[in-house]
Amino acid sequence: MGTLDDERRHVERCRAGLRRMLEGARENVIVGETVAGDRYSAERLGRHLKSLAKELSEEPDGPPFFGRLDFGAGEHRGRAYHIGRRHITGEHGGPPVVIDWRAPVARAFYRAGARDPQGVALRRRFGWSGTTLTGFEDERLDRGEEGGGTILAAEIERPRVGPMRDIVATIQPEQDDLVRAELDASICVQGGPGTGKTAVGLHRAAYLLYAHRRRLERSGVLVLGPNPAFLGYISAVLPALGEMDVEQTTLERLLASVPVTAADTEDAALVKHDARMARVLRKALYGRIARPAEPVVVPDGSTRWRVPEDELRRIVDDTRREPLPYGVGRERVRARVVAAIRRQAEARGRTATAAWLRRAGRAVTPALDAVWPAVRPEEVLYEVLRDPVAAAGVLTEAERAAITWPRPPRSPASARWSAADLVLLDEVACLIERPRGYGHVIVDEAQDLSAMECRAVARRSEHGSLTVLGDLAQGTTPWAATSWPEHLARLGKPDGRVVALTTGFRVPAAVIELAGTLLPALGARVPPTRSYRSDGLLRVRRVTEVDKGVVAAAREALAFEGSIGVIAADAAVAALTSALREEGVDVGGRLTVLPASTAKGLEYDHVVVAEPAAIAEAERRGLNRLYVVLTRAVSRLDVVHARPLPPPLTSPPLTSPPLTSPREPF
Ligand SMILES: Nc1ncnc2c1ncn2[C@@H]1O[C@H](COP(=O)(O)OP(=O)(O)OP(=O)(O)O)[C@@H](O)[C@H]1O
Repeated sequence: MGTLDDERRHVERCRAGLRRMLEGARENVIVGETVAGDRYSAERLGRHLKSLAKELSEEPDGPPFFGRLDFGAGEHRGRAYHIGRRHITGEHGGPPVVIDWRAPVARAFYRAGARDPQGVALRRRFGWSGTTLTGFEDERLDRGEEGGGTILAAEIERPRVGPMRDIVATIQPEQDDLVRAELDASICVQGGPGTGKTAVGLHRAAYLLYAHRRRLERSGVLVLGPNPAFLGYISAVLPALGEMDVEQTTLERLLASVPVTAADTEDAALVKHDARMARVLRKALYGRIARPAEPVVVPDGSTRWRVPEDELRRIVDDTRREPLPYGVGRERVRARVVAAIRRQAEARGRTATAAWLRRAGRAVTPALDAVWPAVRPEEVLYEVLRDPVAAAGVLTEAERAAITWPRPPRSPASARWSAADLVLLDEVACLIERPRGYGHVIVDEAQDLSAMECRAVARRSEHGSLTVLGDLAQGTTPWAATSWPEHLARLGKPDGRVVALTTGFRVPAAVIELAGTLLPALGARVPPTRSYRSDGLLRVRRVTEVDKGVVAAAREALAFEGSIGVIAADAAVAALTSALREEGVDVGGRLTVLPASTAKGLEYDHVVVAEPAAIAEAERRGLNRLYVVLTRAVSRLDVVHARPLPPPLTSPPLTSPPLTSPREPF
């Protein structure tokens, strides 16, 4: 089975293996470009080898493995495997010294149990302190032993600092099920705060790239998150798992064809995000196609070729009936007109050379512009927002008024566009030309997407699959989803499987309980979350001046290790930051003051929530926002309020003892 010394010797073998891989990768960087078949492969291979070399050289002493499986039965009987973040080759072509956590054999590490040992006699989890192997814990599954270890609990309960880390060492069975779901399966994960949805999504990306590398390397994997702060928080996870090529962005950035320099009223935004806008825009775009009013005449030396008006009309009508993007339709009309001319020319004994065809194609452009004009998305949306005639019969008078510019800009070029306009511009752009699709798209905080945003995502995953992550209770946009099956249909995957995660790994039980008192008022029916953590501190303090109360709470929080998030209503952030600074509290290091609107998806070891009533009344779904804010804490939550708590948030018996020592358990 191996003693600690044996395992430490194995660590040395792994490090030697990594050094060999690093040398090999460096050499291959040099020869890579000469061995690859084409420029595309050469570039990819070169990039891959360079990033491998960089990664290996950056982390030569990191823990090379976190687990081990000894098989007592089945296909792997008598074998032992160390499991780590990456595969490490053995010496002289011998068996690998570490198996990648995504390999099929590693699955038993996450899935085997005393009731279903899957051939595993022993599962070992290793404890590390920095780069030193400090110990291990065994579960003899063949003897019916399972669980009870402290390494797993310590990992889940460790104080948080800095950006999100991977969870490969401690993925739970129900999470593993989702991580390793088949590529073609679209899945939707409903999970309360801290149930690991984001972690599952990122690990699923890494797994799919491992299991379907060839297919996904060309088609690509896209991760969509709610805001740049969230992206910064998660950005290190996939690179730590050796995956550099996943595009991680927000939907707004993905669709950013023009800068956002305007803001909509809520009424306008509501209409612009409604699915009916798709019909309005389609009508506006295809309304540009005109009924041919004259024949096409193409001069050719002394001859003039003619396509009569009725034939042109037939060509346009036939093409309109085909399910083609607008831009492709235009080119199809051009090609058909040129073909008609060519038939006439050939009937008169002319040979249609390539150059002749090109000239003819250019010559029909004016006629084409008259019946099927080239158009840019901004021109179409400009017309709609200036005077939404295309919305007649689709939107009500009041809705049309809500989206009409009060003072229309002079031209599309001088228009200022809002975030909702970006989505509409994308809708038009994709009607004109199909967008790039991805093999797999992972959408986090998906409950917040509007119908029009769902369409933008659906267009990019039409020929691929989706992982949809979210929590209906955390929906904060006015158009937030209330049913996953409906939302999946909007995302183009009506048959997607909806799965619930119900164990919370972030938020302590007492905090979940407090936040849970809001649930009946949140307009969403979701399965309850059971916290894995019974530790943690919750204090609700009524004070006379919130700023002073927050300063006091922040000072106390700084006595503990870990990150601190002070979360306030957006409008209160600037004043609160000044108040903290004036009192000598160091803002910007370990302690961050953040507006409630950017807290989604983030977590801090200690959270101080300032004046819940102000957060709740700041927006239409303010209670949902408050629910998000209250569930960011990993170890300790302070709620500081001068005004009454917004109902139904009522204090349970919330009189926790005052803090005396930073080390004191709660
Ligand atoms: N199996 C696990 N082992 C260790 N830590 C875990 C595990 N699953 C989740 N976590 C940790 O729990 C925390 C919450 O996870 P994550 O952010 O993925 O949850 P979430 O469901 O996306 O939350 P929210 O809905 O609040 O955004 C993270 O720190 C994550 O690393």
